[in-house]
Amino acid sequence: MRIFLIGFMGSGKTTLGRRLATKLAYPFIDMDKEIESHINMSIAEYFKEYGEEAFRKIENEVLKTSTYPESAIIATGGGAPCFYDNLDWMNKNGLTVYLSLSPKALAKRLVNATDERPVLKNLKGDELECFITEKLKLREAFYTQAKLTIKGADQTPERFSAILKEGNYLK
Ligand SMILES: Nc1ncnc2c1ncn2[C@@H]1O[C@H](COP(=O)(O)OP(=O)(O)O)[C@@H](O)[C@H]1O
Ligand SMILES: O=C(O)C1=C[C@@H](OP(=O)(O)O)[C@@H](O)[C@H](O)C1
Ligand SMILES: [Mg+2]
Repeated sequence: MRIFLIGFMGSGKTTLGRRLATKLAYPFIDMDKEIESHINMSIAEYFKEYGEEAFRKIENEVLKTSTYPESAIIATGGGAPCFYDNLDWMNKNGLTVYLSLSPKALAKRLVNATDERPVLKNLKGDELECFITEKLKLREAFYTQAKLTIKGADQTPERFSAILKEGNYLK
């Protein structure tokens, strides 16, 4: 099964996803890394140079044209399911899992990780949490269309893999 992890920035798609893949002995693919090797620069640099609209086009293209092993954990970027038909495409081509966390928990994780995330550029303190609250409200309309939602706070690869096994998702 191809498992697409979706959710807000900081929800753990990359870190928890990588650990889950190790636990399951599945290959791990991070879409942001795929995009960066495609554009040959960092996402932050790309945003600065060409803007968000151009990034979303590349993101859509790379998502759909990448080759995925039969079984894999795929961490997507936080905005990926919210643009074009990316979410429908992921739902047709694998199992989507939403890693869900509160705005407060996300803000705590992201406070020192805004530099590499152009969407959060220059946001600090209360401003960061307010922004996350508003953005998450908009994005949850997409995230909640995932086949499976699991809590991102205190999540472990062990518990995550047990949920997947119990649900018979690891075919
Ligand atoms: N389970 C967790 N518990 C605590 N902090 C975490 C956890 N997972 C991720 N983090 C921290 O949150 C930040 C963002 O995680 P990351 O995996 O990059 O999220 P995403 O790929 O969803 O944006 C990192 O600093 C990471 O160390
Ligand atoms: O939420 C977003 O719009 C984005 C999230 C990032 O990925 P992470 O969710 O892994 O931080 C990355 O794709 C880009 O900076 C845009
Ligand atoms: Mg990530």
